[in-house]
Amino acid sequence: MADRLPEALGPLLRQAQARLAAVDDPALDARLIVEHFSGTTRTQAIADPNRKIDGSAIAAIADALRRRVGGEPVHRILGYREFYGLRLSLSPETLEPRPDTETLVEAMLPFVKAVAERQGECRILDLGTGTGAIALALLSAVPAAIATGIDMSAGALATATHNARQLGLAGRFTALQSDWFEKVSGRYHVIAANPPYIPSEDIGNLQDEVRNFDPRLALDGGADGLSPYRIIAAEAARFLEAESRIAVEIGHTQHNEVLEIFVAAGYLPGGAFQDLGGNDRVLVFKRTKP
Ligand SMILES: C[S@@+](CC[C@H](N)C(=O)[O-])C[C@H]1O[C@@H](n2cnc3c(N)ncnc32)[C@H](O)[C@@H]1O
Repeated sequence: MADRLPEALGPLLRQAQARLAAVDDPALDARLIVEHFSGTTRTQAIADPNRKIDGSAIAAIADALRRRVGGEPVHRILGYREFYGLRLSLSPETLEPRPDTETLVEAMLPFVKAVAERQGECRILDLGTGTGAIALALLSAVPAAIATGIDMSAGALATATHNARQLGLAGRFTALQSDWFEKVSGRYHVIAANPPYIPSEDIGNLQDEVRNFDPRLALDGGADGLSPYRIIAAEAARFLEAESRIAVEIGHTQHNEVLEIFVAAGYLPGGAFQDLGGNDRVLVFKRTKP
């Protein structure tokens, strides 16, 4: 490896940033890596730049920088990502939750709160839960909500369960291994899904950081990217309460197709939401009759 990293926090941060010159945001990634592996904070870096970092932390930082330069996403290296203010552990079987998906949480929150207030509880089904991101964000915001997170991947469900425990939400979160609705029972006020929605043949064109590190099961939405929406639209009705909503994240070009799929299956449009980048990101649907 190149030169040794400095022991003092200020110079260490600068050197880490220099090593990451070729990545998208060297300053941010260097800070995340140094803080995580040295157990220091941003305030300490400013107030005490001469603070000495021990050798084992320096070695871990050097290794993390090598991985980052090699193309591994920074949150995969750290092993967690913040989502809706929650720290969620990642594993090779989970998608890294994205800020765009917070749009779905924001979109459903008023409905979840209203149902919880009126009925004393709100039951949520999170289809393809991954890290548990959507379900756990809604549970953390609404104490009277309970959620079932389903996924095909046992590894993803183990991570979601771990996250629920870490966040003190395990008592209200159930993980269920199921191929979409196959093993699901009961009725829900909210069915939420961020399903895989990339057309199979486009997966090869995704950024390396996505293609090489997010699991294919979390990305591949079939030939046209819409297969999971067809399944959800066809099967959701018998799992919905009379007063209920379905909320799905969509790819930014899929608004019309997904709308058509749900309307053809008998749902009414209940709202369309854009992400912070102004892209179509979430569609909400209502049942036509109880
Ligand atoms: C795009 S990821 C979303 C993960 C998480 N909900 C989020 O928003 O970060 C899609 C998830 O659906 C799961 N999945 C894919 N096919 C499935 C199927 N047939 N049945 C259940 N889950 C499936 C994947 O394992 C993955 O966790």
